[in-house]
Amino acid sequence: MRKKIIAGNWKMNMTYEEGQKLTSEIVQMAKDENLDGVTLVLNPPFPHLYVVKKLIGGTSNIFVGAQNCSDKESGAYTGEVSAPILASFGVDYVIIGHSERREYFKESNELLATKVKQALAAGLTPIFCCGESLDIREAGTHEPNVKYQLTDSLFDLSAEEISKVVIAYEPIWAIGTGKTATAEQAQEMHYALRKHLASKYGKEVADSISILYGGSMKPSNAAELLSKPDVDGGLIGGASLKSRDFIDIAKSY
Ligand SMILES: O=C(CO)COP(=O)(O)O
Repeated sequence: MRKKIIAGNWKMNMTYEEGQKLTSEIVQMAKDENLDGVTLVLNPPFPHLYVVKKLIGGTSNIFVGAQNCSDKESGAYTGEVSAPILASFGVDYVIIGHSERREYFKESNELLATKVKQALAAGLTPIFCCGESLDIREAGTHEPNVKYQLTDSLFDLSAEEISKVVIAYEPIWAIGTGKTATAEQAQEMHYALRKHLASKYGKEVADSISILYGGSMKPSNAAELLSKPDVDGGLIGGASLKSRDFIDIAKSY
């Protein structure tokens, strides 16, 4: 059975106090509302990681993730944070290749392949993001475009390595726009990506990989998206900054 994952990407939001409050509320609500069947991942900005991890404590279904890591293991790279450093602070997951990093920080498929390898080598679970722009969607070439992102960044991995990767399909036109992909559009793409993974790694491996949807997911549309057979969870931006919304999305499973 594939893991059901609801991950919150806080992006560059939340002060120290706000982050503590949000985390404490999420931990309490998840306990009170019996959310044991869903894996929750909180991905705050770097400085929060240590405290968020402490606040999560021994809660078995809540994990902490970073939003990025370096493609290098260690050394003179001012301002960077490596996967081994994250792992040493108890971080479990790391988002790699978010469209904002691809666009604003010019991260290429090749660089992302290296980051995924760094994350895996340090024992972190990469949440590898992929997705197409509005232009590509309108031109109707979204499927080959997104498949290529997987081929280029992930297909050098062994079957054992890819089994440890979580994929997040995030159509760029749906991120922060309030415009969600329909559940059918999401399912169609997730199915295509899983088939693509199967073509390289076989059906059993492809069927074991969680593929999350991201892009304006909120309590009002989560149940429909999450009801689709190939949608194994969500990567939530805006709605992950409100404990009630984040928990309600997880509860729609
Ligand atoms: O980019 C996202 C998560 O990584 C999605 O953001 P929104 O949920 O704010 O659209």
